Amino acid sequence: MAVYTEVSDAALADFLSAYAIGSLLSFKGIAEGVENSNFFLHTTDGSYILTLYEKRVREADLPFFIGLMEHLSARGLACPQPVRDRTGQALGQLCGRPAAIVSFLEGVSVKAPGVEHCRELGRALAALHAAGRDFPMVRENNLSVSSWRPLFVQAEAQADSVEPGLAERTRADLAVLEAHWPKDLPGGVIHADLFTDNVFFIGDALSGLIDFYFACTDAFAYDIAVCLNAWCFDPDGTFHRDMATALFAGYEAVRPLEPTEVAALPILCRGAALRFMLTRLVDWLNVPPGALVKPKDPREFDRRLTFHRQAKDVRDYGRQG
Ligand SMILES: Nc1ncnc2c1ncn2[C@@H]1O[C@H](COP(=O)(O)OP(=O)(O)OP(=O)(O)O)[C@@H](O)[C@H]1O
Ligand SMILES: N[C@@H](CCO)C(=O)O
Repeated sequence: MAVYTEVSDAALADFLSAYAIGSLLSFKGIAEGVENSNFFLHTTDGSYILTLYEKRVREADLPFFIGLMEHLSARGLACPQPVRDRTGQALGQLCGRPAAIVSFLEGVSVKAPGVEHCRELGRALAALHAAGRDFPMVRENNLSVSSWRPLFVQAEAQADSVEPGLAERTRADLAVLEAHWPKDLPGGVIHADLFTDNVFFIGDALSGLIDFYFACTDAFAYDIAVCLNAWCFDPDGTFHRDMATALFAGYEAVRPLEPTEVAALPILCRGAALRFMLTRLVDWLNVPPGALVKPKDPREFDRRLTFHRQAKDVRDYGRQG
């Protein structure tokens, strides 16, 4: 369970007294996630999520995340809506951490997505990119190519204890990616972490997107690369071409890709896989003592990298060239 910070009843009551969201009925830590501390909050007014921001989230970036969720909600995208307190503030402090309350979204994430889930995901991703176009704030992607070597340095000495040969493979990937990372692709607001646990469905219909705490300003095609990695591979590294084809079809029904994006996709996919391998590796080797969290397995992305290294062009990813 990702609860890094325990919240006492007294601290919670004091925090909630600033909000006009009714009286507290129940409060419970959430058993998913690895980044922040999340709690279900039921009040006489409805259901909410309380998040205490931990680890990788920089306090200075919180106005971007809060502003973005408000912007996207206002444009009809189904995503959490920040709740403002009686003085108009969406961000507060609880137990020494920055904290916010957002609306609760109905729906469940799918553990084993199929072709139609991927088509819906593609459509929703393109809708997110469109809805973010006039968002005025900018946040650099601080988990893009220039951050990967510093992450690797933290884990290099122990990498082979996680998987034999991992250090050498990562050195080679880093050299290729740093030399060839694409610049000047069409871009804007991207989610940057749209894994299956961050997408809700009701029946077969996509009902909402959550967890905007890696959102940033970067290439739209990088977001597609993250989704291909997250949705179209099994943990053993098997690629599902039909799911990727559906993801592209859903996306391009809303926003067709430009030739520069199509050409860049293989290297973007390789970079996205390395980014998640590295953050998982660092977390795997550094579980905070006492934290209720199950770290995610970096080897799943080492296996995807085997696929990406041999991919020649976008046809290998299920899109016609
Ligand atoms: N607005 C919301 N509505 C409903 N459930 C939510 C909402 N926000 C979070 N949750 C629940 O809390 C869980 C953890 O949230 P979230 O994914 O934001 O955490 P995280 O620690 O940032 O996770 P991750 O490891 O994906 O980065 C989700 O899987 C979901 O079950
Ligand atoms: N979605 C990420 C965790 C949050 O960065 C992963 O699966 O590694």
